[in-house]
Amino acid sequence: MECHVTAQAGQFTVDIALSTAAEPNWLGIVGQSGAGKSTFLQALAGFNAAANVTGRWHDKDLSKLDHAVLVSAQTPLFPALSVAGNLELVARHNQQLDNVKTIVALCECTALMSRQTNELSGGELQRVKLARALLANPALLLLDESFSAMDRALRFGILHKLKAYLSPDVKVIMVSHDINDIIVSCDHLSIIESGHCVACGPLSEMLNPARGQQANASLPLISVLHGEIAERNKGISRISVGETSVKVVDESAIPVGQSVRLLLPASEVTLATENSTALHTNCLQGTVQSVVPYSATQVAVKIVCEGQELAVLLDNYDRRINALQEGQLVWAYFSGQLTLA
Ligand SMILES: Nc1ncnc2c1ncn2[C@@H]1O[C@H](COP(=O)(O)OP(=O)(O)OP(=O)(O)O)[C@@H](O)[C@H]1O
Repeated sequence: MECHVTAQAGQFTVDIALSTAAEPNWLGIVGQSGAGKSTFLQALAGFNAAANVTGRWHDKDLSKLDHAVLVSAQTPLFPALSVAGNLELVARHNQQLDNVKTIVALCECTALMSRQTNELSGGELQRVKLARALLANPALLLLDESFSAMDRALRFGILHKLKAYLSPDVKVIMVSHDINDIIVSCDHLSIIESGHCVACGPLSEMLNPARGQQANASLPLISVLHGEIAERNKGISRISVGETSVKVVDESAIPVGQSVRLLLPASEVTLATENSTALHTNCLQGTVQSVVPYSATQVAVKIVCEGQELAVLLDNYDRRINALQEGQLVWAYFSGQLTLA
C-alpha cells in the first residue's frame, strides 16, 4: 500500500506518506490530539476539495476512489428523518435494501429504528452512523473515533461482527485514541505526529519492544496472545493458549470455541525466574528471547510462551536484568483483568 495525502486545515498542514510492504486490511492510526488524523481521513473521504490524494491500496487507486465512506462526529444524520428513515434512504440509493436487517443487527440498532436522531445517546448515534456507512457499500471505510462513546463490551462485540462481515475487498482505516480498539481490529498501524507519519508497519512489529526507543507516548507496549475460549462460567472465561490455559474476566459475547486475542499490557505482567505460587491468577512458562532498552527508565524483556511472544517491562534498577540470558526459563504472571477480543 502506498498513500500520500497533502491537505490544509486552517494554518495546519498535513503531509502524510504511508507505505507498507504487505497489503493491510485494517490500518490503525494513532497520534496525539491535533496531530492531523481527522484531516487525513477527511481528505481521503473527499471532504477537502483542496487536498491532494495519491496512492494505491491493492487494486484501488486512492485518488479516484468514489466509495470512501467516513464515520465521524462531523458526518451528521438527517434530523428530519427517523433512524429507519436515515438508513433506508442510504440503502435505497446504494441498492442495499436487502442488507438492512443484517447491518442493523450487526450495529445493534434494531431497537433504535423508530427513534428520532436527536433523541439518541452518543453511543447509539455512533451505531446508527456505522450502520449508515455500511449501507453505503464502502470500498474504503474510514472510522474516526467511531466507537468512543460505546462501552467496551459493546464496541468489541460490534468490531468482532464487523470484521467477520466485511469482505476482504473492503479496506478499513481506523483512528482511535484507545489502542485496544486498534489492537483487536487492525493488522497494520501508523503513528501520526504534527501532520506527518513517523512510523508505519505490521501491528506485531510496531508493538515489538525492539522499537521501544522510538516509541510514541500514545503507543504502549502490549502483547497479543492468540487462544480459544474453552469455557465460560459466570463472566469468567478459560482461554486455552497452546498446551496451557488462562482465566480472564470476559465481558464479550464471543461464542465458546471461537478464536480470540488476549491483550496483555507489558506493564501488567510480572516476571519471575523461579516458579512460585504467586497471587496472580495466571502464569505462563516461557524462555527469554531478548532484553532491550525500552525507555530511559525501563527495559523490555521479550519472552516466548507457547510459541507466542510476550513482552514484560522491568525497571532499570531491577537486579534481575543482568542475570537474564537468552533461552533462560522464566514465568510470566498476570491477573485476569485483561481485554479479550
Ligand atoms: N477547519 C479548521 N480550521 C482551522 N484549523 C483546523 C481546522 N480543522 C482542523 N484544524 C487544526 O488542524 C490540526 C489538526 O486537526 P485534526 O482534527 O486533523 O487533528 P486530530 O489528530 O484528528 O485531533 P484529535 O485527536 O483531537 O481529534 C489542529 O491543530 C486543528 O486545530
